[in-house]
Amino acid sequence: MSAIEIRDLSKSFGPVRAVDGVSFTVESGTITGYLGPNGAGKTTTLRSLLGLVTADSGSALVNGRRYVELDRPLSEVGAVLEATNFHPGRTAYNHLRVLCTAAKLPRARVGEALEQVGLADVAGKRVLGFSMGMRQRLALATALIGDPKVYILDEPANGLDPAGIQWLRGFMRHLAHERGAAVLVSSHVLAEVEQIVDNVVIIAKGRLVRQGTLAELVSNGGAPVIRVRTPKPEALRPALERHGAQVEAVGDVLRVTGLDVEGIGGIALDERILLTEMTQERGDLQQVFLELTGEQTGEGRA
Ligand SMILES: Nc1ncnc2c1ncn2[C@@H]1O[C@H](COP(=O)(O)OP(=O)(O)OP(=O)(O)O)[C@@H](O)[C@H]1O
Repeated sequence: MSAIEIRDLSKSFGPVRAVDGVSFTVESGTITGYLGPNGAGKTTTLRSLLGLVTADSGSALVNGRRYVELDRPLSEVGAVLEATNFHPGRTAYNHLRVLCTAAKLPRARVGEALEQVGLADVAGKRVLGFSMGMRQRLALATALIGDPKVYILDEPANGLDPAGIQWLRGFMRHLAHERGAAVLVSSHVLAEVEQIVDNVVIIAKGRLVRQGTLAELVSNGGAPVIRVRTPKPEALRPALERHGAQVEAVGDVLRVTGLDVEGIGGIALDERILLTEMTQERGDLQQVFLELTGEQTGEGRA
C-alpha cells in the first residue's frame, strides 16, 4: 500500500476542470515534488487528500483510506496548506496546545514541535507579531504535532527567506530520508524543490503531463549530452561519428550526443585514444519544466 495514492481524481468548479483524471502515488521514505504553474490544480489535489474538497470522481487516499476514515488524522498525516490562518492574538504555544487537546495528544508534543521548527524561543509570543516565515514554521509545527509519517505541503517555501528555504529543504530530507515519511510537496517553481525531490509529478491545466524521477525528466526532455575531453580530439571525433554520434567541438572538449558513456569509452579504447574526462551534462531542468507545462515565457512565476 502506498502512503499516498491518487487515482483517476477529477474535480470541476463550474466550467473549470481543476483536476482531470490525475493518478500518482507517493511511497514512504521519499519526497515527491508536485509541480505545475499557477492554477494547474495542485491545491485542489492536495485539498482532496485532506477531505477539504469532495472529488467528482476517483479517489485520494492516505495510508489506503480517505481522510475522513482516518482514526487519528493528526497522527497519520501532517499538512501545510496555503494561506493558513492563525488566530493573531494567540501565542504559538497556545495554537499547538489547542490542537493537542483536541487530538488527545500528549502536551509534551507542543514543545517538541516548536523545537523542531526552531520556534521554541518565541513559543510565548503572539502570532500577531510573527513574520511570514515564522508563520510558515508554525504551520509546519502544526503538521508535525501528531508525529505523522505522511506530509502534504502546499507551497511551504512561500514567505521564507533563502536561509529559511535552505532549512526547509533539510527538514523535508530529514522527514523522508531519516524518519521514513512520505512527503508530497507542491511548488510552481521547479528550482525550489529540484535539489531535494526523489520523484516529480508535473501537472498543467488539471492534467498530469509527466511523472518519474528527476533524472527521467531530464533525459526525456532531450538527448543526453556527454562531455568528453581528450588530448586527441581530431582522432576521436571521426571515430565517434562513424558510430553514429553527433559531435560538437568546444575548445578541447567534445560534446557528444547519440552515444552513452560506455559506448564512447569502448570506442576510445578500440582506437587507443586517451580520455581525460567524461561527464554527462545536466539538462536544463527549468527548460524541460517550462516546455512540459506550456509556460514558455515563464510568466506567472514568482
Ligand atoms: N473553490 C473554488 N472555486 C472555484 N474555482 C476554483 C476553486 N478552487 C480552485 N479553483 C480553480 O481551479 C483551478 C485549479 O486551482 P488550484 O488552486 O488547484 O491550482 P494550483 O495549481 O494550486 O495553483 P496555485 O499555484 O495558483 O495555487 C484554477 O482555475 C482555480 O481558479
